[in-house]
Amino acid sequence: MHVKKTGFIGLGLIGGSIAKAIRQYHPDCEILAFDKNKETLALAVQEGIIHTSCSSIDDNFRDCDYIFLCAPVSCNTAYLSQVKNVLGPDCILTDVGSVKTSIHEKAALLGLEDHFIGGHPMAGSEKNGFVNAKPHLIENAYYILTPSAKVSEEKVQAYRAFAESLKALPIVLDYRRHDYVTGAISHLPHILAASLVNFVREHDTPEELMKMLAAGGFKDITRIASSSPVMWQQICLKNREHISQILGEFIRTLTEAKEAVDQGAEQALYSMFETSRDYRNSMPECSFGPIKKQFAVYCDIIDEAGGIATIATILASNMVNIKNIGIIHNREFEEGVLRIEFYDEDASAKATTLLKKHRYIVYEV
Ligand SMILES: NC(=O)c1ccc[n+]([C@@H]2O[C@H](COP(=O)([O-])OP(=O)(O)OC[C@H]3O[C@@H](n4cnc5c(N)ncnc54)[C@H](O)[C@@H]3O)[C@@H](O)[C@H]2O)c1
Ligand SMILES: O=C(O)C(=O)CC1(C(=O)O)C=CC(O)C=C1
Repeated sequence: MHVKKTGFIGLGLIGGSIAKAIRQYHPDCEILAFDKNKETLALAVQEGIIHTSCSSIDDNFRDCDYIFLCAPVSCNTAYLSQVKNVLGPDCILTDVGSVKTSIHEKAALLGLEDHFIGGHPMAGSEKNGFVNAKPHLIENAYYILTPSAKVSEEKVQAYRAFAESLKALPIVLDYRRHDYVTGAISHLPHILAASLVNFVREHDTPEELMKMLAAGGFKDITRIASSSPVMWQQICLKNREHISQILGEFIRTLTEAKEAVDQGAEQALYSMFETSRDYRNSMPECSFGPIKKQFAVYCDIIDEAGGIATIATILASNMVNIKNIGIIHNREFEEGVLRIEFYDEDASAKATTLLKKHRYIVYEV
């Protein structure tokens, strides 16, 4: 596979990350981009990520092997008619938007189905913009492809191979199915996070005790409430039907939880947390997306001089290399424990066995 030229429309977090990955894995590939933000384009040229900065969707795009639409979802759809004017005969036209039905419908309306394959890397961040883009953002992340009805199998295979060459994990889905599934696992969580943060803002005490005391649980579940309002406004507007159906079902689930609390239903409350724990723990824990799996063990340590040195010596004398070591204090380990991080799973397992043998209390998290 030799990709000679790629064009980007929108070069923010996702467009920028894909462009940076292309620069890394296909150093000979020519990259050009149009973005409404001129500073973004200037920075991308300065960093050597793109060769050409375009002031519109112009003739430069004509001989691209791939054109990536990477602006917010409504903008991507709106740009299709302009892209049609510069589309070469063999070009694969794709987007990275979080909603697929609307752009597929517009592509069909404009007769672009021979070219259009929807794309959606299942990786991202609450941060936006080219400055936060990273070549490894899509590494080991599922990259959903939603081919149009009329696009050739050859193009789908080529795109699969291209996504793999950027270290992503391509998977083909029907675009309507995509919108239902992402409605539940991505769009609903963003609405919940935003609603929860707004709920606390509106119900806080006059001296803002909730804001001050909010700890790990609240922060874990609301990180994504800091995401781009424009992006999420557009996603909610474009996936209305699915999100409305999913929210309706979710509200019923919340009503059941309230009933269990109101009635003091011990068994129902226990089952709710037991079922969620088991299902959450069954989810794959490998290195998907930007958050890499860490190999760490936690162990109680007597608070005396030389405590850390003793552990480091036990591990070093058994050829176990430590990546990082330090005492942590958080609500899970109120007294403070030693956190020891390793380079791989084998080292972590060997350390656990050794420390237990030396009668340390080890927590495997
Ligand atoms: N952020 C995520 O976690 C994530 C993950 C997967 C997919 N997506 C999808 O990727 C797309 C881009 O999101 P992002 O996170 O990279 O956002 P971003 O804000 O980082 O980047 C968007 C870029 O598009 C440019 N832009 C905006 N409107 C434009 C217009 N009318 N014309 C030209 N350029 C325009 C902006 O200047 C910016 O550089 C969205 O469609 C989103 O649904 C986002
Ligand atoms: O990690 C995050 O911050 C994200 O929100 C990434 C995330 C998600 O998981 O919902 C956001 C939007 C997408 O389209 C795909 C991925």
